[in-house]
Amino acid sequence: MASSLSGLYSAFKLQNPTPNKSPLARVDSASFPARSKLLDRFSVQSVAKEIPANLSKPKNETLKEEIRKGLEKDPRELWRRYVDWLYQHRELGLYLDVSRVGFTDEFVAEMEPRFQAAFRAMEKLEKGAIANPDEGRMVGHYWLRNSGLAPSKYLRSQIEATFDAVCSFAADVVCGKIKPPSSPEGRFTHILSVGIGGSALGPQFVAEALAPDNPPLKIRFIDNTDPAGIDHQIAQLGPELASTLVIVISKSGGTPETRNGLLEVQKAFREAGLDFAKQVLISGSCFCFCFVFLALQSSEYKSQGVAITQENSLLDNTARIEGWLARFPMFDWVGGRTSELSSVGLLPAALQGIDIKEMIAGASLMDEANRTTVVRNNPAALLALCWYWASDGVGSKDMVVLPYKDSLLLFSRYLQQLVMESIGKEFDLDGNRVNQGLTVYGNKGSTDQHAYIQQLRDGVHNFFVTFIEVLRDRPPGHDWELEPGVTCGDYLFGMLQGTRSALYSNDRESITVTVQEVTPRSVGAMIALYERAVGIYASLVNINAYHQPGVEAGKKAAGEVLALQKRVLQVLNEASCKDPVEPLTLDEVAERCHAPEDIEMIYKIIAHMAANDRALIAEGSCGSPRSIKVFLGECNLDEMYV
Ligand SMILES: O=P(O)(O)OC[C@H]1O[C@](O)(CO)[C@@H](O)[C@@H]1O
Repeated sequence: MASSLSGLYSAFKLQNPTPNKSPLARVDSASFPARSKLLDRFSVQSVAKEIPANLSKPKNETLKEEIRKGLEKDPRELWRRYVDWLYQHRELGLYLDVSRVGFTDEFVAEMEPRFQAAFRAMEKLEKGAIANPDEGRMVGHYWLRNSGLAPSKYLRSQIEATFDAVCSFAADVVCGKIKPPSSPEGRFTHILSVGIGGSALGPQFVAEALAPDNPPLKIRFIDNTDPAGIDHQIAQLGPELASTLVIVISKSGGTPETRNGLLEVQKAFREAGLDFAKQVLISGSCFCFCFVFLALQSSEYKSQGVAITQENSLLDNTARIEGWLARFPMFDWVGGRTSELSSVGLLPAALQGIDIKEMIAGASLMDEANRTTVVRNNPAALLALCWYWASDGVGSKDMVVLPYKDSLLLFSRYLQQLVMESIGKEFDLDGNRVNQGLTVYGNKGSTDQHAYIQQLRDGVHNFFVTFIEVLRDRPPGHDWELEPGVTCGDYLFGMLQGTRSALYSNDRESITVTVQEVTPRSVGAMIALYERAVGIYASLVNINAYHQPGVEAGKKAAGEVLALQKRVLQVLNEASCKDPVEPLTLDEVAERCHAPEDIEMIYKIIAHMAANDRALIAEGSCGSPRSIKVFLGECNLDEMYV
């Protein structure tokens, strides 16, 4: 079945020799309103100065309805549109169907100058331009899969040395040459990956998508500062903590959640009588180029920790001083959310027995395809075109990602960061307030059919869908018919096709990405496809896709809360050391902290500490904050809280 379908796909492409024959091109452009209200609202003039902003998107719902009905009345027209626009990457076995997004040929033509500007920007970026102007950084994740593109010999050698070091370290761990310190006879059986955001989501997605049923090392993640979540992961490891390789991933090396995860894990090691790191200088270690550092030669491995971080970060220095097993670099020019194909994603993948060379090969082939400047032949550009059309270039509709394959469950979560952290920006590159964004959510089909597809079909029309279709249901030789002529996978296929049709018949647009199988190659290609689509889309809407200033605000505020908590504790300590003890009202605490404006936060701090057995006694009712009087159970004369 799969092979005949793939043959059919090839046939489609062969039947498509003439570009620009979309049935929608027949719609009279004079009937389009000059410019959408949404575009007006967000001052898109600034987006690309040389390009006119009066795009001809038919905002007129009646007109859109007419187009749809026209296509419905004549399914052959829809079929022609499907064939005309179908993108195929033969070598990757990847297809992109954009026929159920209603852009017109006129719209495509009007977008053309913007696309050419985006392609030029992408070319400059690949040549090493400072593509992240706010942070003065190059953006080089494309070099990771084609080191020849890197703008200097030094960068090339760093990329290649790191890749080789990842491969040989993983091979040595998997074959048992590198052993856990407390069981020199044994092998590492588990990975505990500590990291958050871009330092977790890629590895999580890839583990779920590609790890074999019995991987050489099984992986677990700590990706939060939730103590109960951390306890759960450690409890699940149980005695196998002794044979667990702890990989701490943080580009900055100073992310609090990750630091906390590490401290919690180190405590668990101590409590289990294990040495996380023996704090020795490892002799016979070697430097490969400037940074990739492995305790290669020692027959007695002293640590179970591996750090992936920027050189000289706090984490790097800790790992170096404590003599961790290995340190791998995260480069300044690779952003967290585009780091899956750096050591961040490759090391955990290789340790799970996933073919990382194939992942890189898939990404590299996809990058190549995305370098063409012909929009209809460029899959990333086609995605960006659809996103722009569907969301008016201002994020007016959400992107629902629905892979019909359990192993791709985490793709939407991975894309959520890639797209939303990149596109969700307050200002454009010219400093205009634009509040850009593109919301991404989704889990998997057909499961979601029994959850929220009802609303997608019939309810508020604020989204477009991306279906991810995988042609191969099961490995060869394992399928069977659960009723005559029908397999379990046929049902999944039917659900996808049925949902796509049902949504379209109610004017809900969708894109379909099809791959033959979920393999390291196709996963690498999908990662590269979306990384590039995000880059192109960001150019279309004139924003910096590579910084995340908004996240800093939350981090700063969290730091301020913890600083306030220390002041509260100091004030309470002083009052509790008096004789007699002086219980304080919240107003008094706030006053003595010189933070009367923070009284609500002080109430929350006290309520949180009281709920966690923190030697703090709060009298009164939490429900009526004014009644509360608070003091510490004991006076700590030596305690310094600030
Ligand atoms: O790898 P780091 O520096 O720990 O950062 C983790 C994540 O935090 C962010 O900086 C902000 O959430 C992400 O961009 C990044 O992936």
